[in-house]
Order: sequence, then C-alpha cells, then structure tokens
Amino acid sequence: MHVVVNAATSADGKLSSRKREQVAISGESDFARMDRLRAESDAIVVGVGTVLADDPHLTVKDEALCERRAKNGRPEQPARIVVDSSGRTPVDAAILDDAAPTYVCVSDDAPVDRRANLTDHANLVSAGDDRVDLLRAFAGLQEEGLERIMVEGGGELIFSLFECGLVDELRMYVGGTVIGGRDAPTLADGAGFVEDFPSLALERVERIDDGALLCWTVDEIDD
Ligand SMILES: NC(=O)C1=CN([C@@H]2O[C@H](COP(=O)(O)OP(=O)(O)OC[C@H]3O[C@@H](n4cnc5c(N)ncnc54)[C@H](O)[C@@H]3O)[C@@H](O)[C@H]2O)C=CC1
Ligand SMILES: Nc1nc(O)c(N)c(N[C@@H]2O[C@H](COP(=O)(O)O)[C@@H](O)[C@H]2O)n1
Repeated sequence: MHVVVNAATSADGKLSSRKREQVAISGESDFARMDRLRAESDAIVVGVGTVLADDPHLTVKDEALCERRAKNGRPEQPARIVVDSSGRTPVDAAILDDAAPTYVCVSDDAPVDRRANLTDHANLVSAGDDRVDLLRAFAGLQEEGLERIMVEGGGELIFSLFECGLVDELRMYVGGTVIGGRDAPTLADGAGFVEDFPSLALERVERIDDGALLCWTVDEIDD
C-alpha cells in the first residue's frame, strides 16, 4: 500500500477558517492537479470531520480521466473512505451516493442503529475499540485491493496517520492567503508530537497559481 496525503493550506498553515467551513485555497490549476491525483488513486480518504464540514463528493471530475481509468480496466471512479469512529456520517451525505463504492471505517463502539443505517449505503470496516485503529483499518482496505491511497484530510486524521507511520508522501499546496485563528484547523492537529517528529525529505517544489506545491517523502522511522 502507498499512502499520499494531499492538502491545501494557507500561507500560515491553515486548512480552513475557525468556522471549519470549506475554503477554496487552491486555484483552478491546483484543483486540476488534485483531480489527476484522485484519478491515479484506488481510494480517496477523509475523516468524518471533513464529511460533516464539507459534505465532499470525492469523485474525479474530469470525464476524460474517468474514461482513461476505464480503458485501463479500472473502475471509472476511485473508492471513497471515511474514518468515522462512531458512525456519524449522515446517510444523505454526498459521499454515500452511488457514484463510487464507499467504505466507512468505524470502531467496535459505533452504535448498532448507526451501523445498520450505514450498511445500506456503504461497506463497513470495523477496527478499534472506541476509535478507529488506522493500522488495522488500512490493512483491511488493502485486502479489498485498495493499494494506492490518497488522503485529503482533515488535520485530525492526517496527524493520526503520521503518528502510526502510515504516510509515504505529503503533497502540500501552500496558497497565497492568510487565514489565521488559533482554533482554525492546521495540516496536522491531534495531540501533536513532542519528540520523534516525523522527518520529511523534500523531493520537488512547483509554482502553481498564486502558491507553491511542496512534495515530500516521509523518512522511515528507525525502531
Ligand atoms: N484545505 C484542504 O485541503 C482540506 C481542508 N479540510 C478541512 O479540515 C476540516 C476538518 O478537519 P478535522 O476537523 O480535523 O476533521 P477530520 O476530517 O480529520 O476528521 C477527524 C475525525 O475523524 C474521526 N477519527 C476516527 N478515528 C480517528 C483516528 N484514528 N484519528 C483521527 N481521527 C479519527 C474522529 O471522529 C475525528 O474527530 C474542515 O474545516 C475541512 O474543511 C479537509 C480536507 C482537506
Ligand atoms: N486540494 C484542496 N484544495 C482546497 O483548497 C480545498 N478546499 C480542498 N478540499 C478538499 O476537497 C474536498 C471537496 O471535494 P469535492 O469537490 O466535493 O469532490 C473537501 O472535502 C476537501 O477534502 N482540497
């Protein structure tokens, strides 16, 4: 499995404003790059915080890219995955429509009625007691044939993925805007690291729209 985190931040490192509503940080060219990355992926992952804030569709928008996938014997759309410990994904969420298969990763504590409702719209993957165990959940997804994984956010999920060593690459678009706010989400939130900070190797920098794309690989952690 190969996991790429792709996200857009303001120049001050925010994913969104303190209102946690979707903010278009990327311009047209970066959204097109993001669409191409989606098209190269087997699955697109977000946390339930992003589903509740943005109601994303997580589909490839460019029909030519979908057709190319089909020509190469792949499904027209990548699968969609929500990391959602207690099954809070609304059943009318855009991510649960029939445009592509969706997996909802829940914990064993997710209430039975929410699981039952979600089962009508998605494949459920259960891993972890009261919080999704990402190592187990991703192993389960790999068994489903999902190898090339693109994670879009948000900050809580991205931090956890770094924490358990699941990230292979970080592609971070830094847009020409300042959002500010101590409560606004950043690229990696969660509890934060105080030691053993993940170390990144810068592979490429590209000017796009009014910002810069930074492509990093994640160094192996020495045991
Ligand atoms: N600019 C960008 O590229 C993007 C921005 N966003 C923004 O990010 C914000 C949402 O981010 P967050 O609130 O951080 O939510 P999130 O999308 O990271 O979801 C976090 C939630 O996932 C669930 N979860 C289950 N197991 C977990 C685990 N092991 N580790 C971490 N979370 C786990 C928990 O309920 C947790 O509250 C929104 O404002 C959205 O607009 C989201 C994606 C991309
Ligand atoms: N790459 C990127 N740049 C931005 O400026 C963004 N706001 C986001 N947000 C992500 O895109 C999702 C929306 O996807 P759909 O258009 O609904 O398919 C959103 O949920 C974030 O994950 N990304």
